[in-house]
Amino acid sequence: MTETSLPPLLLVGCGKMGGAMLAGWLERGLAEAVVVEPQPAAAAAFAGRVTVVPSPAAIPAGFRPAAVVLAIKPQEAAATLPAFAHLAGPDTVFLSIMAGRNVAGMRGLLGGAAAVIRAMPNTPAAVRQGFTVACPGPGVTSGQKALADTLLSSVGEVAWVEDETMIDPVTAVSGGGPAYVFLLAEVMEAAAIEQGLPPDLARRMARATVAGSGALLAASPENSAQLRKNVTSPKGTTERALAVLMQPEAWPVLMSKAIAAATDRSRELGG
Ligand SMILES: NC(=O)C1=CN([C@@H]2O[C@H](COP(=O)(O)OP(=O)(O)OC[C@H]3O[C@@H](n4cnc5c(N)ncnc54)[C@H](OP(=O)(O)O)[C@@H]3O)[C@@H](O)[C@H]2O)C=CC1
Ligand SMILES: O=C(O)[C@@H]1CCC=N1
Repeated sequence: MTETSLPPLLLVGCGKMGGAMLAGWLERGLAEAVVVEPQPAAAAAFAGRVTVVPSPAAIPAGFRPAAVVLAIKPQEAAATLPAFAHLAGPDTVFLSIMAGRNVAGMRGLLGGAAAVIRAMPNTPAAVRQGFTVACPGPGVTSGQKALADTLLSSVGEVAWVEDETMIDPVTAVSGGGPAYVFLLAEVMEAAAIEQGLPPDLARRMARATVAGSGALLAASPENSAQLRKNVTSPKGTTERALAVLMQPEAWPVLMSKAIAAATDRSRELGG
């Protein structure tokens, strides 16, 4: 597919993640999309570029999406999905990004035979630097998988897995991961202020340091541990900081506990 040939899409839920992906798709050249979103403010940024309707009943007659992207909260799936069951068929794939909701449960709500792909993206999709892991459900054709791959890869990297249970830890690591990185920027900024730096400078430094380090990580052939070592001069300042961050019960253990907690929550949201 060329840079301008994304097929017609129906996006259900245009909140933070659905909106981030839509921004990426529009930047990529999405020509036709209908967005079902009951909150006018949520989709306001896309006015004039997509058709926004408040409910499935208002979808323009004759609109035939090649993909229906389910970007509502997991808790809303049971009440929402049955209204889209009539769209199931060989020419339409359902692409869910809902945390926890599994393929079997979604197919049940969509009439039993729908082609459903469960995917877990992340918000850097808005700048086409997302990372998505996706798993095809039963009956998904190679053409439907290729379409989902085109959509997802147009907003970042994509990895496919066959074992759906992997999506729960994926949700914890890459789905929620941007939040952990943004928290890092927040706490670095606060610590800089504590050390007497002006708030404006503290904010700029924290943002630029996190963003620049991410860019270096993306561009460098070295692994993250080596990039860390490259900053850590023997007997220098960073060594002192890392001795605090890497002590028992600090970052490595805390991250492990955090990822386990999020993975458990994804499993709880299942069904
Ligand atoms: N945020 C993230 O980084 C990521 C989120 N996800 C998944 O994406 C999904 C959406 O999350 P997020 O964008 O954060 O949540 P949001 O609450 O920001 O977005 C969901 C949107 O859907 C709207 N909505 C509610 N009911 C319906 C309906 N029946 N039809 C259409 N739209 C409806 C909501 O309106 P209202 O506010 O009125 O309920 C809201 O605007 C979740 O399932 C989440 O697990 C996946 C990966 C990352
Ligand atoms: O917090 C959540 O449940 C969603 C899934 C991953 C990121 N946000």
